[in-house]
Amino acid sequence: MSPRPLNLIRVMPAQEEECLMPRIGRLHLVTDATAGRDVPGTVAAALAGGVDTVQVRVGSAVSDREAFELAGVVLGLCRAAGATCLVNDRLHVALAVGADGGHVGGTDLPVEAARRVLGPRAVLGATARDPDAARLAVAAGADYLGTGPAYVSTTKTTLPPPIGPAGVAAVADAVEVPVIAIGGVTEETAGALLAAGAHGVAVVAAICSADDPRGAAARLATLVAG
Ligand SMILES: Cc1ncc(COP(=O)(O)OP(=O)(O)O)c(N)n1
Ligand SMILES: Cc1nc(C(=O)O)sc1CCOP(=O)(O)O
Ligand SMILES: [Mg+2]
Repeated sequence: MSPRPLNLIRVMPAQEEECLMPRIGRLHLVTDATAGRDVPGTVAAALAGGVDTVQVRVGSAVSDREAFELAGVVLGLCRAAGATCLVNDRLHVALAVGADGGHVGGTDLPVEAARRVLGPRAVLGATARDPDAARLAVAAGADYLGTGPAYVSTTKTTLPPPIGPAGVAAVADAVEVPVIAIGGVTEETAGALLAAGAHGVAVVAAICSADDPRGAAARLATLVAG
């Protein structure tokens, strides 16, 4: 067999390779089945409105099988829209469906272990509520940080006190990776968080509980686009 001609082997420049990596978007929808709407329908509306990242988050009572099936549907919607699809907590589900990555917090796998599970190319997000935690999470392999609660959240009520724009600024100033503000983010509050240095925002209620999820997503997308 003749050797493969050298001109068929193309070394991909780092810049080009970077373009192929999933984006860490600026408007993240975190899914929520408790808002009384079907999750795929809400995700489809949110993507049509301009959400660029969807994080599949299910409650602890949801089985892995159900989470897997939901994540597969959401991934299909994200692929069609060119959006990034992440899975919260359940990294085996992220891997099994072929999602772009996952998000872990303080009661999940440590960031370093999560990185080993997901591999070097996946998007890995980590929750960090202060600058020290932020630096540690980035050193351990996080690609982006979720920080908050920015404001009081009606979705997750077991959180520490809100850190506000100043707390978000402290985290954003401490690291080079994108920081996503979460917790009580609305059309009224998003601007202050972006002005504080957040790369983007993550929302549940502002889209999932809106009368018009697509319209709410579109207004938030306009805000994050600056
Ligand atoms: C973008 C983003 N930021 C923070 C979180 C919270 O993650 P965690 O602390 O692990 O809490 P749960 O979401 O698992 O209840 C997040 N999911 N996304
Ligand atoms: C899942 C989650 N984590 C948070 C944190 O601060 O770590 S706040 C939150 C829920 C965000 O929902 P809403 O946009 O409705 O407040
Ligand atoms: Mg978690």
